[in-house]
Amino acid sequence: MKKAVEINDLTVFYRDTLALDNVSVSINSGKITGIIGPNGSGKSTLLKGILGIIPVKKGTVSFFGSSLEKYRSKIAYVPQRESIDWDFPITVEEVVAMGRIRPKKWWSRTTMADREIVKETLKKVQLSEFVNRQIGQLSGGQQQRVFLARALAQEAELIVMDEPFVGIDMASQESILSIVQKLRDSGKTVVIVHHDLSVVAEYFDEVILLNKKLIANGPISEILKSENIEKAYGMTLLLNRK
Ligand SMILES: Nc1ncnc2c1ncn2[C@@H]1O[C@H](COP(=O)(O)OP(=O)(O)OP(=O)(O)O)[C@@H](O)[C@H]1O
Repeated sequence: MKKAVEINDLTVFYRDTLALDNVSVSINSGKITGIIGPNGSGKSTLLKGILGIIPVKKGTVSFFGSSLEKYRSKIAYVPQRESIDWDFPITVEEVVAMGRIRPKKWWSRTTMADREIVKETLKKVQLSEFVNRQIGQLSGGQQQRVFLARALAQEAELIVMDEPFVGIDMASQESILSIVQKLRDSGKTVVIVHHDLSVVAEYFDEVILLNKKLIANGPISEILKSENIEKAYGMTLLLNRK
């Protein structure tokens, strides 16, 4: 199977804290892959490390056999909602239009075709009526859909989402999951950090189970077994019981 991302020996420290310990794993293309593990197990760090958002101590990452620099324009990253400044004076339409900016053609204006794509994309995520709304004036689910729309407008091949379902309503969760499945069915690769194992089991194809180290990875049916879950979550579950 074609590899979308190949990660070798990735090690990340925050000062003296080891957050990821020699993680080597690959992500298959055309699948929805979940990254799961207990709190503080390095899930967000894995995403930020592979996307060059934080420095890594050691390791290499390639995207469809290319470097991050060469592949960057085909990657869309939807960060955790809490890391976005929702007071920033920018509208829904402007955020989505950012997906049409080509890094090497920053001097060019958006074309009629770009504007049409933005309009179509907003329709797909059911936000057409909010085009001129400042992004802070939306519900959590709508905010998440704005950033998913930006990824769609970008026509990204690899979509990476960090906890997209935190603090959003069920209807938005369903709508995002359905868009994500359509993306997968059209051949795109989707990677999602998520903590609800029942959603992962129902909607995702493959999983990476982390606890600073790689615990297991592969198809959902093989990996979501009690011994793996215990290995990753065991201590946490015991501690939580106290
Ligand atoms: N900016 C930072 N500075 C220092 N330590 C950090 C920083 N970000 C994360 N850490 C630490 O690194 C470890 C991994 O954090 P990370 O956020 O990647 O875990 P996570 O699995 O995404 O957790 P959660 O489910 O709680 O979001 C944790 O011990 C965390 O406290």
